[in-house]
Amino acid sequence: MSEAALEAAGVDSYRERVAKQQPAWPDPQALATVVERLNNVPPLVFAGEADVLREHLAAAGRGEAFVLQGGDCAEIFAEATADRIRNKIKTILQMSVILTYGASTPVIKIGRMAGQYAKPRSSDTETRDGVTLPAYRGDIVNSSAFTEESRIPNPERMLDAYHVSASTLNLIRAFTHGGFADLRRVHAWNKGFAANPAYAKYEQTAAEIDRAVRFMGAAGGDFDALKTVDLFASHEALLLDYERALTRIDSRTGRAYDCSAHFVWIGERTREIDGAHVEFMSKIHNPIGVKLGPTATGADAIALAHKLNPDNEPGRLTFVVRMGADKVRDNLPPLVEAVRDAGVVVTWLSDPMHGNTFTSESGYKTRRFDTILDEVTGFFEVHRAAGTIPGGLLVELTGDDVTEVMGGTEQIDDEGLARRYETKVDPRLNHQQSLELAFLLSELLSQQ
Ligand SMILES: O=C[C@H](O)[C@H](O)COP(=O)(O)O
Ligand SMILES: C=C(OP(=O)(O)O)C(=O)O
Ligand SMILES: [Mn+2]
Repeated sequence: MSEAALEAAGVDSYRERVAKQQPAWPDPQALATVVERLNNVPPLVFAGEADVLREHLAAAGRGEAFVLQGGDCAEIFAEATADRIRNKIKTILQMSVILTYGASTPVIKIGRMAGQYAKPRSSDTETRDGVTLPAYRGDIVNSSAFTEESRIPNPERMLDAYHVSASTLNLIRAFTHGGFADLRRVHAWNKGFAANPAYAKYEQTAAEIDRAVRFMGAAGGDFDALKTVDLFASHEALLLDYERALTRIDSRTGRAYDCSAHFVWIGERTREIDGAHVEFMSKIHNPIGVKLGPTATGADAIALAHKLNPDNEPGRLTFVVRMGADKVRDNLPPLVEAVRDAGVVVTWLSDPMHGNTFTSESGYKTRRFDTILDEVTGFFEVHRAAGTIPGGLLVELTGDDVTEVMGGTEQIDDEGLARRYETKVDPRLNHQQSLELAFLLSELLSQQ
């Protein structure tokens, strides 16, 4: 019955299109067995929650809310531990309070969490010391260990991804609704951060936030209502075998939703208008994103909007801009203006990470803190000039004290990267760098 309804909803039309960045599964029977199991597992999210997020994203598109989307470039099964998940949630919550103050609007919190397991790669292979193996494509496909065996795509990993996503999401829900996210607690953590003399430059903003919180208390503000928050789950919907298998018909509306996450996005490498990813995403009703890199044109953006959001529904479509700090001020204006002039409704986010990656002299894939800040600043400038709305931010971050991004007050330099470089794909802001970015953006936002 539900398979017939899914077929009627057209969710298999993508199979006729070219799907880039997919693994070559070696054993079709093993794949079919896993897909059959995933077709029958309970959904990870409820379609109604995705609808709530769509409303929030619509508000961000109007400037009535600000989006913070953050988490790992690539989640790792073995790192889905209580400590790491807690640290990541804590970082996102702390940033949110700081940004709420600067934006004077609610902050919509979305984790790159509980499913961010599939990675597009620039190259199909990786060579180390003269040995060439298939590239690591994320824990949902193969293992990052550099052995022939580990790199063979294994569909069983999709079942692991489902189960690890479920347990991560369970902990996210527990933390955000069980008292951990209480505004007064999060505020106390931020006060602790700003009390460190190394971060004295944020003292003024921290003191202003403190005054605002105390004013709320004095004025009889309902802190109990701020004991819980919503933290939505998101990931790149790259691995179509998995995303299709987690797609369900919403019993309320009869519409198809990808129930692997609340929000799913199409990456820069798979956003061809005739490609399988755009086709698949056009058939689901979640709020969705599309990354737009420096080569995207206004016509590309409008064609994507017409295909993915034909009814021009607010909150359905988010464009995530990742141009690079050196290009955003030149390449973004024509896009924003074309979309504005066509009357196309989208929510604009800045991803200041993916256009600013380079390899350091010592060989680490890294980014500079200042360049990241510069791209977001440029993103705000472009929107201000066009009279459009900068709706939020996507960052790659972790709650741990890793050394992957250069700069910040700790002044991580090329030599410092080696100290604790852990990411398997892209470099992440560490806990301190994430809070610093939030303080600096909060100042920028309050000037808007
Ligand atoms: O996260 C984004 C991409 O997967 C990543 O930047 C690609 O990295 P690569 O160039 O190392 O393959
Ligand atoms: C793959 C990613 O980005 P992009 O598609 O923009 O390169 C990502 O967000 O990790
Ligand atoms: Mn990345």
